[in-house]
Amino acid sequence: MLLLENVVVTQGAFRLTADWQAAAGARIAVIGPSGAGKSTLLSVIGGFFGADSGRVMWDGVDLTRMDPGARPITTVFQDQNLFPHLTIAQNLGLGIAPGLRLARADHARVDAALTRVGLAGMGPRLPAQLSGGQQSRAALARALLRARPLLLLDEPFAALGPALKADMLALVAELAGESGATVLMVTHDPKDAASFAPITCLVAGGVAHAPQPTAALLANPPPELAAYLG
Ligand SMILES: Nc1ncnc2c1ncn2[C@@H]1O[C@H](COP(=O)(O)OP(=O)(O)OP(=O)(O)O)[C@@H](O)[C@H]1O
Repeated sequence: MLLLENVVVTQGAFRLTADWQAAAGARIAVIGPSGAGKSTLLSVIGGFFGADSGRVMWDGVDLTRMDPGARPITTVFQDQNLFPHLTIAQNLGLGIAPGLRLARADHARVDAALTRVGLAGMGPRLPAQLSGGQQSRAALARALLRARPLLLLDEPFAALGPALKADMLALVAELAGESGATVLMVTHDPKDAASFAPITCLVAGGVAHAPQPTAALLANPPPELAAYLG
């Protein structure tokens, strides 16, 4: 279970609070106006940004003071975080061993992950030799290899066209279903929230609200969300 207990985070004049919990295995969309604090919320959970007060807990363990790498969390950002000078296989290998000392079995896991996301045989290529959609798949495969129970997606597929994005969301849902991972995904597109996430966290007015059923939220949005959705 993910628990955000009286979390307060500030950046200059900006202040965001969060006080809710979500069950393990939940798929949660994070939606709200530009600048409302969606990325800030993910950063606090992932440990890239410190909370002023409150606690971030996972399964009863207090993560609040832990380094990002020590948390049971993988974050995938929009830029995909692939190192341009490393091959796709090496980039994936970093998901297993940061020093890239891989055993034979690890190489087999990398190959299996590539196959799982539809990139069989592309391990020797550099990221620049893949399309945007393929790079997204590679980033997802690396997240898969890290096998952490909490996956944070900060608009990782925003640069993809609608069909590719739908494919990627379906793939994430499938992979998360297999591993039981809990997923929080920032999106600007209510259609993505509706297709991917049964529940949605609305970030607006300085509050990351407790996740609520996505369909009901989108059918009857509060004013700040209605204004944003247009
Ligand atoms: N380094 C900083 N110093 C001061 N304020 C900041 C800093 N970084 C971000 N902010 C402010 O924090 C607020 C939240 O930013 P954040 O990126 O979390 O919003 P967001 O909802 O993810 O926005 P978007 O949808 O545009 O990506 C914004 O109002 C922004 O201006």
